Amino acid sequence: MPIRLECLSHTPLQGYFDPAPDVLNEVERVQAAARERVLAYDPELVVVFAPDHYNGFFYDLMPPFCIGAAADSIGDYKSLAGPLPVPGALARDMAESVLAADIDVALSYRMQVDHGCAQALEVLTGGLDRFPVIPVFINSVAPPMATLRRARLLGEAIGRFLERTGKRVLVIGSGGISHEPPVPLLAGASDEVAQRLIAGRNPTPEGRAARQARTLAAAKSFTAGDSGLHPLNPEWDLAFMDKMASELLAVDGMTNDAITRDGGRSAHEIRAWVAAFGALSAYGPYRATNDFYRPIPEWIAGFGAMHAAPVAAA
Ligand SMILES: O=C(O)CCc1cccc(O)c1O
Ligand SMILES: [Fe+2]
Repeated sequence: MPIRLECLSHTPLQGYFDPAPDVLNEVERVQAAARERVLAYDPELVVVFAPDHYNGFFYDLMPPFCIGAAADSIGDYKSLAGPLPVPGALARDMAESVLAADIDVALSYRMQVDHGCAQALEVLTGGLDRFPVIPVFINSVAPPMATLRRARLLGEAIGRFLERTGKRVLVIGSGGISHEPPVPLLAGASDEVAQRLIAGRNPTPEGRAARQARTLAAAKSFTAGDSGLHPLNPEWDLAFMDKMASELLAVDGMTNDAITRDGGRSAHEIRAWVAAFGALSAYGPYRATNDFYRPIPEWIAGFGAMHAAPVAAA
């Protein structure tokens, strides 16, 4: 019943607006090393905790958490489109087991995932369909959100289920750390933007291109230092990574308001890491390694990567 963990930031701007070659090369080395670890481990099941950016989940029905029993990647930015090989019966059993542990989770047989999920799978496995995968959506951009503690408890409940499967499992957390790309808020939005956030599924190619162009323009002005976006916060990011390595329960004291204040509105994506570490923690004590951290304004990302395994396996 082995388990391994990989957590990493994502950014759809990789390949559109890259940092200096030495930084890009270092990130690519870190990503390649993570992929080599994963391929050598050869998981029988991947569970990927990931946010969504108003591509698969909207305010017509916004759950705090959702397990995918069948899922497609929509292919925004440069991420791959196509079906994920989801073991549906196992995903359904996972949902049942989580609910039995008093954690309310939604279940979808038609989940759409975006770069938040797809990029992690591509980086860590080389594609969308290399291994059986269960995607777990964690709302990280659409307030109100569940607490960070709840993400940890969701992860723990999933970890207890995974241990009982006896499978060789990889858990992935995709997102964070501090960052605030131009993702709109429903509160105060114009009617047009509000409609997009409530009912914006499957936009026109023009609509999608306009959105991607806005993100790229925002990255350029953020890098030039003349944007109102929340600054990256390396100190907060490194403190968060330390918590993941040695003090997971400390996240229970982090309020949603403090996350927004210190890390920016999309820093809530850290709950994907928290859930992944929660799942790992269900197997007992673990050892985590900080593989990379750097604030990368070109990507609007406090960009981090960690991996971890149970102490007994190390
Ligand atoms: O919603 C969008 O299109 C913006 C996406 C986006 C941009 C920068 C960093 C990220 O982590 C991210 O997800
Ligand atoms: Fe994101």
